[in-house]
Amino acid sequence: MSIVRVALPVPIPQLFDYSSQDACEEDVGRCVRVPFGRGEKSGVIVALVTASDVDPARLKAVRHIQREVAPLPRDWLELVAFVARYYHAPLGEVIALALPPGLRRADAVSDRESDPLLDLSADGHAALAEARRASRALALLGELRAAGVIRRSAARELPAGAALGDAMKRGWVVAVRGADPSQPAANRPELTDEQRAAVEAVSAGPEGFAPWLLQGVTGSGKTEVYLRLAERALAAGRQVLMLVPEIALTPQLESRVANRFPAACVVSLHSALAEGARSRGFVQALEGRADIVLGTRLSVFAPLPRLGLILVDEEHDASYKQQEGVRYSARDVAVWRAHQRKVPVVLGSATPSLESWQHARLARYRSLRLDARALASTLPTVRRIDTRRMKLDEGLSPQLKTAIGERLARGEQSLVFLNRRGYAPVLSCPACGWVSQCPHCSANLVVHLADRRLRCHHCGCDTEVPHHCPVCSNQDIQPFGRGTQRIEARLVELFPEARVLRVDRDSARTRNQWESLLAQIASGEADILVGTQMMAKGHDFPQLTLVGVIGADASLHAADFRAPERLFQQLMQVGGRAGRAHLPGEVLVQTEYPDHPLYRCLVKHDFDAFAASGLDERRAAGFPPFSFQAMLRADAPLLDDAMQFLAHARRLAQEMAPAGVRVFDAVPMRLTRLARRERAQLLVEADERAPLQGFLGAWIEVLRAQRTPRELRWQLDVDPLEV
Ligand SMILES: Nc1ncnc2c1ncn2[C@@H]1O[C@H](COP(=O)(O)OP(=O)(O)OP(=O)(O)O)[C@@H](O)[C@H]1O
Ligand SMILES: [Zn+2]
Repeated sequence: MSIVRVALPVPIPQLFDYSSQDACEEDVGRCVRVPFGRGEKSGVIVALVTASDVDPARLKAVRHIQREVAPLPRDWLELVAFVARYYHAPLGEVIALALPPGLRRADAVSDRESDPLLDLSADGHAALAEARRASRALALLGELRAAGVIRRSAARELPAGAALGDAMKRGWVVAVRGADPSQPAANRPELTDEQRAAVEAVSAGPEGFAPWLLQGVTGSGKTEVYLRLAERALAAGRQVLMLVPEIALTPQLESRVANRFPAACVVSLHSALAEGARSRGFVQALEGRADIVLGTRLSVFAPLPRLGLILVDEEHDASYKQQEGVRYSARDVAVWRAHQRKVPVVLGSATPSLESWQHARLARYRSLRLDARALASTLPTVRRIDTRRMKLDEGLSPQLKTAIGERLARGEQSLVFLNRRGYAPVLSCPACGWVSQCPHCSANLVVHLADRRLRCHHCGCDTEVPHHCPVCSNQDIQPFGRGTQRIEARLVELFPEARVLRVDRDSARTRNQWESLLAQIASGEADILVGTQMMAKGHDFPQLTLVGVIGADASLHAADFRAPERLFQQLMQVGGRAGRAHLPGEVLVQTEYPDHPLYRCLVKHDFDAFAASGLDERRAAGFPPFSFQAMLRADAPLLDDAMQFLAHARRLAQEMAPAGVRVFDAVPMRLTRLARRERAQLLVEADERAPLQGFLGAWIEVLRAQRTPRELRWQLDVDPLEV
């Protein structure tokens, strides 16, 4: 009999020992099902031990070991152990997060090659050569010959794809094995000089770990650089991990990668996948059969035995940081992983995070620059429209309306960017002052006229738009302020001949809706787009030549020290959608603060100047990256309970904090009430990472031992993005 030590998804940092009749060293890293309390839990064997603290007679037996798939490798166990240590999360919870649920439950994973690679057989070539009478199958053979090897799913999409079954039955098209995964599709573009220099710099870079920051203006062709680097890694027999901020926003990238490397096994991993698909992709990665893993933050946990390169696209994006449960930053974990596995990591962005930009400036990261656009000859012209003494038409300035009209006349597309969905942010009664507040949050209910609802954007609660004021019965209640629906409505009135399309989380709720919106825009079925930040990232629409920004000032004076950085990034990204191909682009920013330094840098496309001054301010204020932070947050039905817990935690911290670790006061969070819970937070900060980490480890142990009110919850957030 042997004893196995198992990590289970429980909120305490403890491992559990079980007995097993036949477990051996090879089972370390395997998923198991074990009895736990009155039920059963699933976890991962992290070690085989010779002795347990538990009396051997009382050790319970493992129920099932998942042996159909390879065990998770040592380096993967080290990775999750690092994340548990650094973010002060229980190992079992990190593992539960990192593993697809099917695997974690130690279910059998079905693994059939579902999308084989196809090519013409000798018979197929002969049939094509002899062809006398045109037929659909022959048309398909012609298309397949032009395409080269191709996945079955892609072959079906060809114009004559419907004849695929027939062509395969005749033996003209067959599945092929052993094709070179690095073989790119025939139609890849020539690199620009800057792109070539970047690719060569990384290839000529040091063996082993090397972090790179690829700072390339919008439309400079960073994706092409990623693809070439991936090609080289594949040619060397290695696997590539490519992280993207939100896969829902980047179906284009997914197909671009798959089309570039038709013979490669490209696996996507993200939380929106069906369970079976996620398990299958994970196992393909684990067993070294996946060549490229493309995914959102959680794919940073894909086990990759042949890992050769990590790419992090839009590295500044806030969605790399998980905001609940284990609060890890996938970007930071990716860099750690590259170091662990001794491979290069490329962080790419037009607007890097100030942290990464600073690393590059200090030469901790190597710098790659793309300062010119790949296709367009220039960056768009950015102009400020001073709206201080201007009469706006539902938020739209005369200049913006004129510019949209001009695009319409020329058959080009415009985008009006407003980062606020709904019709209006609040409904209110001018007679008695009533406003539509969320009953569960310290926030207003947003008016959604499209379906006549009042909706909370924080907790999701939802009621009908009332016909009169619920307090004084006044019939004349009014929506205040503007959201995308209201702008859309006005644009439809102003330009009745135009096709106006709204793109936000309400119009693109599912991935299918989102993809069909993108297809509509790409095929020119829309003239004017009204969009939120969903439209800001990554898209490439050649006919889009005008971006109008409205309502940006609202973020100018936000309290969070990262707010200006986020605004600048967003504006530069969304402006970067204009004029990406052969038509020149223009960006019009409506503002009441035309002289604000942020807008001045924006007009000049000067990210470096913005970053340098932003970093100066952070240095003066002692903010990251000049300090390291952790946030203890607590929430409870009563604010007093949350505050008292934090005050107590603060006293404990002050007793144990070493010199250099600063403990601030507990304060209610800005959005204090969320979904009926009151929230407060306590910041700790230090100039060095090591003393902070040491302190956090000791502090959290003491905190876990505290008795707290039953309804109170608390969490620690290391390197918080929002303070
Ligand atoms: N070497 C090249 N030759 C021709 N076209 C190219 C080349 N590289 C990129 N492109 C094209 O230029 C456009 C912009 O490229 P891409 O979308 O990769 O830019 P990006 O740097 O990711 O921009 P953003 O940060 O704005 O998303 C795309 O249409 C792409 O196909
Ligand atoms: Zn709410």
